[in-house]
Amino acid sequence: MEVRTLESSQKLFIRALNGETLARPPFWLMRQAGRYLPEYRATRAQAGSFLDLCFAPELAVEVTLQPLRRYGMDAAILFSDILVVPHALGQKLDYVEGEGPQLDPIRDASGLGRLSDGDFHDRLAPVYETVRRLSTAIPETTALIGFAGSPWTVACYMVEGGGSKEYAHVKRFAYGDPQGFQALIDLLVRTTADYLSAQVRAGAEAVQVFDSWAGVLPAPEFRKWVIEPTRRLVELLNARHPGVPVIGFPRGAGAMYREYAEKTGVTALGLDTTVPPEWAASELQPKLPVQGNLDPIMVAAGGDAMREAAAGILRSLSGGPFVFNLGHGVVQTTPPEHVGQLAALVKSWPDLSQG
Ligand SMILES: Cc1c2[nH]c(c1CCC(=O)O)Cc1[nH]c(c(CCC(=O)O)c1C)Cc1[nH]c(c(CCC(=O)O)c1C)Cc1[nH]c(c(C)c1CCC(=O)O)C2
Repeated sequence: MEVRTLESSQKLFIRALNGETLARPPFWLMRQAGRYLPEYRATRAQAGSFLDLCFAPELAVEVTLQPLRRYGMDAAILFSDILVVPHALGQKLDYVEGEGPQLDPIRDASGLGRLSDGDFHDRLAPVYETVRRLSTAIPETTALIGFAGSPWTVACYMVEGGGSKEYAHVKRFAYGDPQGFQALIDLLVRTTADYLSAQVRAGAEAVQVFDSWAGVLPAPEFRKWVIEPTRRLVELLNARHPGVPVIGFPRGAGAMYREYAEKTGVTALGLDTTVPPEWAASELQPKLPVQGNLDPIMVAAGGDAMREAAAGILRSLSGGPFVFNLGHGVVQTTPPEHVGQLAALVKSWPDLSQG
């Protein structure tokens, strides 16, 4: 086996998360592996279903490496999905072509009886194996990110049974039976901490908690179902893995970003597309490193609009600890060469900052 000579703490990505201001900020892109890449589509066809791909370490390693080969990101993100957690708890999960994930919905507390954590780590063993293999397969200067969905966002999918416009079922459960809903959240806090902890033991050097639906809740419920469970999750991780950075990404948190930053204990904050970079620079970055937040559709559009938007974000945020990223995942219609142009711009920063 290859001997790794570079300590995590020397990698640009980890240095930024540890609070260092770097002339050339590190970068990676949410959903950097995926259907916009022809080589992903080829590997995906070889795997069969999307879940088969997530649970085939050799193929999952391959698709994790694909964007790195093209663009040389400073971090690799484990290839998997946030919904492997409900799957490992025994909830039936399918990815329906063109429709996204579908789960057998749990609409109230009586449905919790269908879940069990008895086989949890056995079912997730292939994911841990992927992380182990990646920790030696990625380039020496690249950091490895593990991830999970937040308890709230995973609960959204578990209760709705898939994506949703209104999130009416999960809200009705949470508002109408807070005690019953708390039992689901508690289960997710505990199992997600175990899941992320196993990823760290397998070689993940930082973890990101995706809270894609943080933005749908009123403030009091945001505190109860987003901030408090994330705080407990971070506390469990810090106790088991002191010093391993945790990035929180509470998409759509808006005016609640500040409170999330102050109360959850996350090491760094993922900014969604709508957060003004100059506001983040003055209000958030003095407290903790930030990551973001180019609109993914700017990358699909490309050209000067993309370059100017990226340069504006770099100008606003590279004066403090910063990881360049998108404000949400790469979209399927993105031309791969636009990602190449974006990567070139970030990697040559600040030399191109005049242009
Ligand atoms: C909400 C959420 C999910 N999954 C994820 C989130 C949080 C981020 C976000 O808000 O987008 C996170 C995720 N999903 C995937 C990754 C892999 C790593 C990476 O970022 O490159 C990560 C980090 C692969 C994936 N996850 C999925 C794909 C596409 C599946 C395919 O190949 O058919 C990929 C590459 C499927 C998925 N998985 C999920 C949905 C809603 C979908 C369907 C939408 C879609 O198809 O794009 C749940």
